[in-house]
Amino acid sequence: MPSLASLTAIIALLGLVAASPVDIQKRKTFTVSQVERKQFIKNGAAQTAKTFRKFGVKVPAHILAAAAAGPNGTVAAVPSDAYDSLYLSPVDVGGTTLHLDFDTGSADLWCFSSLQASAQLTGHDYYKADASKKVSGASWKISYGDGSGASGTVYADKVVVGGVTATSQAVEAATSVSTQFQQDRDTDGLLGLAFSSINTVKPTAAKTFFDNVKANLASPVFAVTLKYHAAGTYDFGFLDSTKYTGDITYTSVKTTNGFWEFTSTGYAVGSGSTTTASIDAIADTGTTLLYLPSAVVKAYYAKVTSAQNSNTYGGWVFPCSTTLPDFTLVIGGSKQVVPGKHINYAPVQTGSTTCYGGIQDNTGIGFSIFGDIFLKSKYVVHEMSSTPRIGFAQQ
Ligand SMILES: O=C(c1ccc(-c2ccco2)nc1O)N(Cc1ccccn1)C1CC1
Repeated sequence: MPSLASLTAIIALLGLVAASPVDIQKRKTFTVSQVERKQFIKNGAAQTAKTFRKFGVKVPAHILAAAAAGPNGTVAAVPSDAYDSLYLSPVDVGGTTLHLDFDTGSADLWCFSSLQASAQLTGHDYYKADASKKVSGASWKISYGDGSGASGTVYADKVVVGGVTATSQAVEAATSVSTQFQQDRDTDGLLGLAFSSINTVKPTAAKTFFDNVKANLASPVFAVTLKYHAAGTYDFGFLDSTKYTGDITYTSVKTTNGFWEFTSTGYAVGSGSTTTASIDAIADTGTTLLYLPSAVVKAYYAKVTSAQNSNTYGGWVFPCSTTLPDFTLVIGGSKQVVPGKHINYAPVQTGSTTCYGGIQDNTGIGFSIFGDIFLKSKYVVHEMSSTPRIGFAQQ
């Protein structure tokens, strides 16, 4: 059976033959433009199921489930500056590509929008709020631990991350953002990946992007691979064994506060022995540093020459030339090592030879936060199954 393309060509040729001789004289040459076939992501499981069926073999349930799933997806996570202060990922929000900070410590997808004063939009890509998509009576307001925040109204629009589509995602369009966000011209908003229970939309909480798409994925998981001074990835729906070494160690997650919250059972400094402790912590891609109990932090910097807890600089600092010891945290019985090199965050001011530590006190926060300083040497699996769990492996 000739393909549509060849039929089209034949009809075109017949059309030429039917033309008057003069036309043919005028049309010495013609071009049949090929249209590239729209690329589509092959679903390997679907191919496998097809092969099983072709040879009359019963398709195993797990292959059927994966075959039924839509495409999984991967998106880049690119450091915003030389110190990995935050990581940005391209997201299609209602037809505009925005660069969002994926944040496992919050549950709102909000972005700079056409509703803001134009002065606030300088240097930003922003969501073009479409009145026909406005969610009547809905608003949002979020405050972050560093004192930053934003607020606005809500739209239901299409959001695409790495080929994974949420057809009617609550897009929280900002009408106002705090100074910190106005000054950061790289970040066009946040995409929350914590639990929807802490979403701030009122009167009815909205679902996160992941909550909206997880049923369509091969598996209700996303995996985070942030890197030291390099681009990493967020994978949705699958695990990628090329991105880690050794085993993934899982531990249970407490969801009552809406975070990916777990307990670390001990720590070690450099090659020292492990101290048993019970450290209540959350995994949080949206927090730059690693915040731990003061006793643990003190034990670490006791092994750093000339380290001091500076009032001037608001935390632990040391000479930038220092060779820092590694730091180990025990999770699920496995030792997760943070390379010493990752614990030098940045000079306290441009050009200074005093550097700010990547490990700081969690005093006043109420729990520990395993932010990017910890995460950027790990492959972290977030499994939102009936009993959510989190898994860690070494990159
Ligand atoms: O920035 C936040 C943060 C994230 C989400 C929310 C929130 C309020 C309402 C819904 O979500 N509130 C936060 O504060 N950190 C990190 C943090 C906290 C305190 C000090 C420094 N860093 C949350 C994840 C722990």
